[in-house]
Amino acid sequence: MSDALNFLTPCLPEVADLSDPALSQRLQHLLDNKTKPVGALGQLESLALQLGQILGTEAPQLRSPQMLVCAADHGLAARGVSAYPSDVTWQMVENFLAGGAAVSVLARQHGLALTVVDCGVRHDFGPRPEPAPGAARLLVRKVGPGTADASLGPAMSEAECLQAVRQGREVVAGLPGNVLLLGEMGIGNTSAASLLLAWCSGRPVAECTGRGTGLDEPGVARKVAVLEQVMARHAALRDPAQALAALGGFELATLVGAVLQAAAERRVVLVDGFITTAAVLIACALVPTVRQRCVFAHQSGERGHALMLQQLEARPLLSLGLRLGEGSGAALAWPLLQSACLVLAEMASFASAGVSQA
Ligand SMILES: O=C(O)c1ccc[n+]([C@@H]2O[C@H](COP(=O)([O-])O)[C@@H](O)[C@H]2O)c1
Ligand SMILES: Cc1cc2nc[nH]c2cc1C
Repeated sequence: MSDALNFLTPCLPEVADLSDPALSQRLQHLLDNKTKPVGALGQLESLALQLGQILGTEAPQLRSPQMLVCAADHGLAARGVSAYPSDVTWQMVENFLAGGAAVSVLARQHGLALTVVDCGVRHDFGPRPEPAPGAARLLVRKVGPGTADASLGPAMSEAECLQAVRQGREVVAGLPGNVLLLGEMGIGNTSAASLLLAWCSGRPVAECTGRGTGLDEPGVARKVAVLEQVMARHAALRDPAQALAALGGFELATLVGAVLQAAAERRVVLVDGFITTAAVLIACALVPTVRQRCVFAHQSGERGHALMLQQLEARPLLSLGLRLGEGSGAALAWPLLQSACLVLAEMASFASAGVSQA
């Protein structure tokens, strides 16, 4: 855990250091003896090594993968920082539940259980019937009806932030399996993610800010001006907990809790795009050993994601120019994790197949 105390400290789990040089060596030896030139499976080999280290075995098996899509609204959206209106947040949640969104299709394709969490959408979803088997389910863990406008004060109070982080931990504690895939939905949340990146990296807001859902160049310039105001308003943030409360969102804080819990339970965390990576950035600032459990699915087309990945020393698996969020990139990268495990489990060695080594 990070040494400095902050208001989230009482809610932070112990996350053990996974370093096990002997296991790493055995995994590397196994990979080097598979019937291929040394290193020829490229990044799939480092992925296999990481999955083995996370799950603490030479034969990692991925069980019951869970896609968690956290949704919320943002007060900052009223400042015109998005190309779309806030109502799209709840409308897309309905689309997730009806099975028609990109993440719905990809989760179905790959047999990923889909849980959508209302962390603070400005809409009442009302009582829901039990979902059909295989359909997405909605969990209502609403902290409030969207955050406050961060250009006027903190996006959320410390109490609200703590509640969201706690709820993220509880939601994951109630999920089966050993892999958590991260997704999100929230009009305005690229602004929150850009602010968190600017705070964590110390870089100018302009370098951390992109088009989000599709602003044009003048739109991005207006967004940057608003976000610069926000940073000026919150110049005295001392730690990552304060930064999350002042600049973040309810879905971001819930995701931070989800990542912390998954890491504490030694689950594999498959990170999606710009917003879920911002949640991981904060989770790692709070508890650095979380980083060891994170696999980065892709590099988003959103400006700033490359910087975020650089900050985390992460090499993403895919680069498809995706800029959707929802967990779509994580769902697309999922079969690579399955392949990495199968390579370890099922590929013949030079000895077992009778193939000559160099
Ligand atoms: O994950 C990404 O890389 C990503 C990049 C751009 C946009 N998004 C999605 O777009 C929404 C936020 O965009 P915006 O312009 O409203 O801030 C939110 O619902 C995200 O899921 C997501
Ligand atoms: C339509 C739409 C779908 C989305 N999915 C994630 N963010 C989104 C933003 C919009 C605007």
